[in-house]
Amino acid sequence: MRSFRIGTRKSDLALWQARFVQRLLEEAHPGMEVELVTMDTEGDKRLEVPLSSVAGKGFFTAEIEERLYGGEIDIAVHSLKDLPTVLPEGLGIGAYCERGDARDAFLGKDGRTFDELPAQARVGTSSLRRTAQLRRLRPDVECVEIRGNLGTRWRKLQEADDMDGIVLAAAGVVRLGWQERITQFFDPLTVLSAPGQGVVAVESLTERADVREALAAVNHRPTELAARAERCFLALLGGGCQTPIASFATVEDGAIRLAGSVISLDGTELVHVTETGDDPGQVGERAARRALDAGADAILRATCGAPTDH
Ligand SMILES: NCc1[nH]cc(CCC(=O)O)c1CC(=O)O
Repeated sequence: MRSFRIGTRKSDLALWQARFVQRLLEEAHPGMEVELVTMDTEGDKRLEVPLSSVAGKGFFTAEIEERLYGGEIDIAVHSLKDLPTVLPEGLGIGAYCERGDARDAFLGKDGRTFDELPAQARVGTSSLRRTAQLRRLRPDVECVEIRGNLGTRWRKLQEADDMDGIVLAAAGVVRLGWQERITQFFDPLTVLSAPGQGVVAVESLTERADVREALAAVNHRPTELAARAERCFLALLGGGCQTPIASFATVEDGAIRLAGSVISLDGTELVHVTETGDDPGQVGERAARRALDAGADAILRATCGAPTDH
């Protein structure tokens, strides 16, 4: 393939990620022309919808996927975290790019760290996973909904006189060049990240063998193994319900070490499991089964309303 069209959202983070893939492809395939095609998604237009109610539903991806089907673009670049665990028919992940920082980060007002927050402090986040885990650390801290892209959230923090900080994915903050705004990194095994956090994924039509072949050159195998194990854990337990589910894997010499959590919304109950192995599907599945055995099904039933069949 001599030329490539990349579909992407228009936010600064999305553009950074699309250019990152553009550069990787150009380096891997000298002479290849790679062009960006920008577009809006439902998630960019409907800022009033709480993010927790649309988790995993392709809110940020559906319009871009339409252009893949239509052949107007060859690949779509996404934050893996925003992709549902089951992709629409005919679409697949052709490359997992080398992971950035998977941790969550605290951006405190006036340079304050999370650990220094006074009693009853207010922290902005729209993630149930972050809310539940932060409540475990500090039951007195109140989490308040905050929406918009990273720039909007930072501005809202500066303007609000009743917000003491926000929690964001470190990878996104670093990609925008704002690392000095981070006042504390959360320990990745205490506040587990979202499955796929920090990973830039490239999506394409599975039938486009030419595209998949070109993408293979930019795939980072350890990232792929970690991300697939994390997402398998989510897929087996999540089922579209709103229970906070977190997972984080590291890979060393092909060995996957996965940590996963299922947490009650109020943060009072937590099931935490670890699992190792070299097959991401098996590691994710064994971890999910172990979580169910340890009581995750009761937590899931409380927030999903129906028992899971796993
Ligand atoms: N849901 C929004 C989103 N999707 C990806 C990132 C950050 C980059 C990444 O995790 O790869 C963010 C922002 C955040 O969670 O703070």
